[in-house]
Amino acid sequence: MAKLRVYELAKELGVESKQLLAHLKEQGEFVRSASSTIEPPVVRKIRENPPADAKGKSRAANDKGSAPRPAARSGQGKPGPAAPKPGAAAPKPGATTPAPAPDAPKPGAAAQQPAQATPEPSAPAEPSIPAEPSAPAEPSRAAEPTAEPARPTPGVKPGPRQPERPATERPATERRSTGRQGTERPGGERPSDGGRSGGGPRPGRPGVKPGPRPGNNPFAPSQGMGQARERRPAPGGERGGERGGERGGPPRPGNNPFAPSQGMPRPGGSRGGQAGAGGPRPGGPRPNPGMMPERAAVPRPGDRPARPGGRGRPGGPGGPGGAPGGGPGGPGGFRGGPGGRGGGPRGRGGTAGAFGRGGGKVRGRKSKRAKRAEFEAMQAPAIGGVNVPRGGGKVIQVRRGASLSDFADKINVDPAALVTVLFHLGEMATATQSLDEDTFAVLGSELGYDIRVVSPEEEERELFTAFNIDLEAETEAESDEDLEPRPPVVTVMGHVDHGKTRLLDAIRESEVGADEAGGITQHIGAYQVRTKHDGAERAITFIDTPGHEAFTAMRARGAKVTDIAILVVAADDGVMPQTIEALNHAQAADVPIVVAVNKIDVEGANPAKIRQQLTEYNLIAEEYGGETMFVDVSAKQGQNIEELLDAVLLTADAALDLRANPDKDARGVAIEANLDKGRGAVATVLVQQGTLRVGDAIVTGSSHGRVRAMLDEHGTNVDVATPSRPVQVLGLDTVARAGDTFLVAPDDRTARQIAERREAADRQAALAKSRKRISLEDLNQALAQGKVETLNLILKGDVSGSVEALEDALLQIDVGDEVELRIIDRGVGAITMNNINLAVASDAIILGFNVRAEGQNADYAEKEGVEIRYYSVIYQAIEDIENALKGMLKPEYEEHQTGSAEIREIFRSSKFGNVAGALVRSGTINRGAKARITRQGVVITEGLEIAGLRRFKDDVTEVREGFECGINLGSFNDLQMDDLITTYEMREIPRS
Ligand SMILES: Nc1nc2c(ncn2[C@@H]2O[C@H](COP(=O)(O)OP(=O)(O)OP(=O)(O)O)[C@@H](O)[C@H]2O)c(=O)[nH]1
Repeated sequence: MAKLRVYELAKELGVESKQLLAHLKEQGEFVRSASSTIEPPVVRKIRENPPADAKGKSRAANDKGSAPRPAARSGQGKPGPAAPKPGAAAPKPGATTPAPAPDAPKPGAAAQQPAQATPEPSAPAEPSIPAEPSAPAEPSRAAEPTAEPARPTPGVKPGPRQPERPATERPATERRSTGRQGTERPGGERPSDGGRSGGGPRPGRPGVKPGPRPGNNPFAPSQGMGQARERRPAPGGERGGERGGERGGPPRPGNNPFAPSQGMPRPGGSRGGQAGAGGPRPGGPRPNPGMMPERAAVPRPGDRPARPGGRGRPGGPGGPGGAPGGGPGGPGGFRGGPGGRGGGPRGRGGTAGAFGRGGGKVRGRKSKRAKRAEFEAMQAPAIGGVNVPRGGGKVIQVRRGASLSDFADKINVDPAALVTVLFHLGEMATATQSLDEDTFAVLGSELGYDIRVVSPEEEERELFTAFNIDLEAETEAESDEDLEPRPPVVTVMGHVDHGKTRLLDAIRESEVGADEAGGITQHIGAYQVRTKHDGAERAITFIDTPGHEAFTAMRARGAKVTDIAILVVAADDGVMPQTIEALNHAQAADVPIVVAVNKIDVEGANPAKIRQQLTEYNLIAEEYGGETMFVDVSAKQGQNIEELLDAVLLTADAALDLRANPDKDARGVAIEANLDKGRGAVATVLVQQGTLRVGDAIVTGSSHGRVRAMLDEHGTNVDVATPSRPVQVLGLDTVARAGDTFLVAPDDRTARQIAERREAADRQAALAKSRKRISLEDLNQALAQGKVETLNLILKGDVSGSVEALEDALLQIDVGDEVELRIIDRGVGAITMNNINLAVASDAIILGFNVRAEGQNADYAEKEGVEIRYYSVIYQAIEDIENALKGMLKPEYEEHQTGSAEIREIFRSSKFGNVAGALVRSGTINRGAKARITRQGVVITEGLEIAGLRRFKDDVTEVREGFECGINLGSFNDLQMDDLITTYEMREIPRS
């Protein structure tokens, strides 16, 4: 049985995942996160002894009998505070059904579940009613529901088997209840996504309580009742019956137990099969767990023939009605027994007890579980004509964005075979196409593998573990005595020309004894200064690349370098757009800010105004009762630099615990790297922990080497670098990338191997399709799975008024307790690389209001998997966010850009008005295409049409990239040089 995940059990118990996590901890069960799986015995234990909170709730639920549990927001899995919200999804049936209640659904209760799970008691009778375990011998075809056309299987284009599949339709109530999943679209919607995340009940999923026992059916995909099953809407009974018919005989073509639909829920699991096999067995012994009836009955290639009188089970439950071929033991019957009547007597000849326990069990024999695993692995019949070994629950880890090929490598099979298997599961993918977590889950449960998609961080951890490096354990093992204070690392940010560079220079020059230090400081990417603070000499490290761009780009790559940000604001200019952007970036990274009010020497400078302006952004000066230190400086005159450094140290001491263990191998981040003609690859690294020494074997990103020499910012050779010390390192084999983490490996070989593994992984990742970050589409699911708790948004608009209005409106959305809506940045103008980087670093969605990301920015966003949603009407944005939070996004159309052309010249024509002489920059421009005009990233107008298109004197229908053309936009005449004409078409986005 597929293991339950924490959030699923939490939902079932009506508690929050974190409560359940805490409860599990109390019970001595170690579970890492809400999406971790829980072993069945533990599930049982917890069901018997639920968290205190759940007891009340489940009692309340029991009081109401099987009444629907209200208020659970679709997919949230957390108890809603009040009555059901419109559109709230019904609680997930099955796994989420509360622990046994007197009126818990019986095997055939599939049909009741929709009614039970939705607030509408009048839910229509479910087509899966025939799935009752007591269904007659041939329920499958005869009883096949025909009410509605078959719905395509999750996700993708209908596979060839689909027509064969039982046409099942979820009841309308359910469709409604699953929120966005409820939005029906012909062809291609995954019907069960929402269900998986806590959506409505699934018909034919009776296996919930009395469902198939894991292991009852070796051919059942994965034994798992996992997601594969959940994804596929099949009437449970059909397969059960079919299987029954199949029992005892060799697998019939088209009756392939591995075919997708075999993964469907069967009512009562084995019982469904038995019914199919021959109806009630007069006098036949009741099946019991030891008998494993179904498996035994299906001969497989390579099965050993039944030994008469051997270990056959007495009176196999196959019953007299065993299908043809089930005769006395069935020629290929695995264990002989259950193949009809003959099984009984033969069984007696053996030593097996009534429950299949070998009376004369030989010591050292394999356990039943081991045998089963072996059996599953070896005897698996072909799926779609290919043989793929079963995993027997083996855990396989794949990196995010991995493809079938990657998985195939790990389990040592031909990727093409996996393509076929997936195809038979109703999903189509090429061998190299990257798959999402859900698809892997389906495939895994079908093949009996527990496929875990690991994040880059986890992967990194694992990579290190493979080399016996455990950074977490290392840090945990450190006691307070091991830690020593380290200097803060500071980044200077602010608006253009407010004096960042000048300030960094002034600070550098202010260094105590700078003169003795050896002259001119070189730019190596970072430098350290010492200053007198409270009578002691203290060091501060400055990142020498000012601006939040570098800061966020590093953060986007997972490197946390900066402890404190100095926000430079020119007193003669005031708070400007990039000042706000910078402070947003710092705040999003939870980095404390010290404000340097610069250029106080300039006449008319007004430092008080800066303080006042910044209060709007939650930076309230200490003198006004806030917590932010403001220091008035003049970078030009070197005025108050000492005070600024003091403020940095005071803020660091007050807000941060800056300590590190210097007595271990060094770990840190590469800040800058370049290829030097004479010295080869040079990288400036910032040591964050431990001590870096000349001669250490070092690996940073995918470059490695032995530290040949280290230089500080004065060009002086140093032998050791302690925490927070930036040094230039010579000796790496290739140029590292800024933001790559580095570490000292035990030896050269390890360093090289880590680098090689990373390089291979990078290559793979580059091949993989864009990383999917958070999107409104899957937000609800991500929330339910505990993957996100905050919806981070970045707002960009054409004018500040609309951005403010949008922000206000968004903040008024009632998002409930489960999720926090944070607007981490807002601004006016086109969507920039910085915005995208911030979205990458903070898993944010960007909303563009009358502005767009263009050219390489759009490409970058796509590559990084950042969702940008464009709006021109505020309420649409609000509605989308609201609906996304409720998991009810409507089907939508996505704009697909077909071409863009830059206006190079404007011709005035008495006949056509203004005609644009344009150069096609990308794609093709087609006559009749929809078009918009943007001027420096800001949308001037939309909904135009390419009314006329000419190449020289000829009217043409399309002009390709690189060619010049004349474009007539109908009555629209407000054209300017350098305007961008973008053509697009609207395509429906397939819901994932
Ligand atoms: N009067 C005066 N001028 C200053 C001061 N600080 C910087 N400037 C001048 O302001 C201009 C911009 O300074 P930079 O340090 O280049 O500014 P920046 O923020 O690094 O600019 P970008 O690198 O373009 O983002 C230069 O001409 C500086 O000389 C100051 O304290 N007083």
